Amino acid sequence: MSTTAIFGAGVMGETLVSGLIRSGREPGDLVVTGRTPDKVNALAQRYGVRALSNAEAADLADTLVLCVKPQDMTGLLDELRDHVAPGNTVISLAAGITTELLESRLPEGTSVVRVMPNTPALVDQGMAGISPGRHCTEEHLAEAEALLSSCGKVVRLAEKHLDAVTAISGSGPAYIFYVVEAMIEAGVVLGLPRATSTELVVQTLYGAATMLRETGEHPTVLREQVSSPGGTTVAALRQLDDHKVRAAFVTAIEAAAARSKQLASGQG
Ligand SMILES: NC(=O)C1=CN([C@@H]2O[C@H](COP(=O)(O)OP(=O)(O)OC[C@H]3O[C@@H](n4cnc5c(N)ncnc54)[C@H](O)[C@@H]3O)[C@@H](O)[C@H]2O)C=CC1
Ligand SMILES: O=C(O)[C@@H]1CCC=N1
Repeated sequence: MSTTAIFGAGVMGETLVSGLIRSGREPGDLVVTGRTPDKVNALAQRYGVRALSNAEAADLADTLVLCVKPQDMTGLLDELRDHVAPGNTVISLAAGITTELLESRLPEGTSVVRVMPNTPALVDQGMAGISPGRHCTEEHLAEAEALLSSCGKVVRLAEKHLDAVTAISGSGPAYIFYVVEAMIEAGVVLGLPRATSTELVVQTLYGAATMLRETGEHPTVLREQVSSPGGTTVAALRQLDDHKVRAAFVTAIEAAAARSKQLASGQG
């Protein structure tokens, strides 16, 4: 079996390690690296994987998964450059970092795949977009697809769409959690115990998401089913429209995509 190295044992690094293990990958085939020894050793112990230095991990691995912040990427690539062998696949999860930048800092001909995952991968409900680099064959892309499929859905797209994917599904869980926080707070304002308000909101979100997925109906149809003429829902939706919440979402998501583009140009 081939060895996969996860560089950067943070939120996404751990998410990926845990997903791979849940999907049946042997812990012995996985290695992790990090900048903080205590943190990386704790993670290695938790999952029964090995903690190595970046150079050791790169020498051993067939597949290198780069899970550091965009601002740390060039430093990591410089460390890895002399340890990447022909035939290795390099998969980057970093927002904004283009395959062109990755290829320019790795040996000529290296197969690179750019991926934008999200944190629900931690509960096997991830959504990832993947794009091939210049030297990436169908085999390399399928390998990245299999890796991400271990903890959710995967779509293949042209790289020009990855900033939009980052803004929608990469950052998306945070927007949803923000809405959830606001709804829980509203329940408390109305006098509900916080725990009850939380239970009501979380189950409502889960139910609505399940309806969207299982019925395949357009969200407008589902929203109209809830909205009785002259009723409570239209009273609330009118307030959301008056406060330009829909427009705010579009503007916010445009800002996330613009930031993703900026990260590519090294504007930390
Ligand atoms: N957190 C999220 O929701 C998502 C994050 N991403 C991307 O994943 C990447 C990682 O993000 P997080 O896991 O949230 O960050 P994080 O800060 O939790 O983890 C990054 C880890 O990399 C380590 N690190 C930094 N330089 C290193 C080096 N040279 N060698 C080894 N380790 C090094 C840091 O010590 C840290 O533990 C980012 O590029 C981000 O854009 C992508 C999709 C979603
Ligand atoms: O906020 C960020 O930059 C990363 C990328 C997508 C989600 N988190």
